[in-house]
Amino acid sequence: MGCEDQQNTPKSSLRIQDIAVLMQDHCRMLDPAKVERIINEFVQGGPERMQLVSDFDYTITKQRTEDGSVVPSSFGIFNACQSLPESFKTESDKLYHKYRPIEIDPHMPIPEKVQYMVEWWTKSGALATGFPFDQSEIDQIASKYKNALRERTHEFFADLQRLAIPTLVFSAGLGNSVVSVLRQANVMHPNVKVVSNFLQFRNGLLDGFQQPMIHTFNKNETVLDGSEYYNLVHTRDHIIVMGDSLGDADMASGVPASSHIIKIGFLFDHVEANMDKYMKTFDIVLVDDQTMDVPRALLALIEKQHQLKQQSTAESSL
Ligand SMILES: C[n+]1cn([C@@H]2O[C@H](COP(=O)(O)OP(=O)(O)O)[C@@H](O)[C@H]2O)c2nc(N)[nH]c(=O)c21
Ligand SMILES: [Mg+2]
Repeated sequence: MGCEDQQNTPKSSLRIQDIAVLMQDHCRMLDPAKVERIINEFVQGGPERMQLVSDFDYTITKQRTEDGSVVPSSFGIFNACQSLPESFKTESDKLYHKYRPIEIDPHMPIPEKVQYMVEWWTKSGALATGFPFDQSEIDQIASKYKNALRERTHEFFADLQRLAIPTLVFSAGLGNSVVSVLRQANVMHPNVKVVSNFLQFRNGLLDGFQQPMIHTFNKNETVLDGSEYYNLVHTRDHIIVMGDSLGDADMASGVPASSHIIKIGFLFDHVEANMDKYMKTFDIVLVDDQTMDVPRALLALIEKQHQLKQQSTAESSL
């Protein structure tokens, strides 16, 4: 950067090259100047204007564990429950093999995919109907994965709670598993809301999923319209979005266009083949980063400025 740029940058603002965590080799940005500008907006706006929206599977959970063990998805935790009828597992596998290729088909237009996804989630709910089931089964399996969360997830959620930042965990998977993992990891603080598909019971038997259905292509803030959570966050126009799938980048669509959003994408699978799309979709792409260090660093900058402001207000009122 030349001295001309330095002159154009107000003295008080942060420069991206001074934010060490963003200068790591595995942290990629297509437009660092944009990231720098938004970080400065975040820091000036303070925690009161912030909200966080995060995907769950492989965003809060790790994409790669130290011992190489596989972390199941939220549906995977449910499917591992012993009391599910054998027919549930075979039928659910059949659905997966039919619909998953459609979900990720690069050629089919989204509106066409939506019909298939509604079909998939509906059929899946119908399969999870008519037999007894106890939440404790999910809790038992989830307890094995409470340590499969990204490094420093506990600290990250503590930061969010301390700063009173509303935190939305958005999952098109199974909410019962998501909440169970988060609760057992002791991060389900009052500022955390999980929007997902939750099991429904009738007369003591499982009865599919509760409404509204959250599928891959409506997993964004438009499904929150008019809800209590929407009322809580709709004035918070500084947003951090985190996800591991390209579709996760749209989770904040539905918020006012004037909002400032930083999208963080965790990339692990087929890094070379995916890099281009991830760079175009997310503002910050983290390659095989199994930590919460980058989002934590953003919060730390916001908190530091907030504390300085509070100090100077306190001093001026003396
Ligand atoms: C209805 N249904 C959807 N899925 C998958 O669950 C995913 C949940 O979507 P997501 O919440 O975006 O989580 P992600 O982090 O795993 O991307 C979808 O992308 C589907 O591929 C499903 N997976 C399984 N195993 N069983 C199901 O019934 C089922
Ligand atoms: Mg995910």
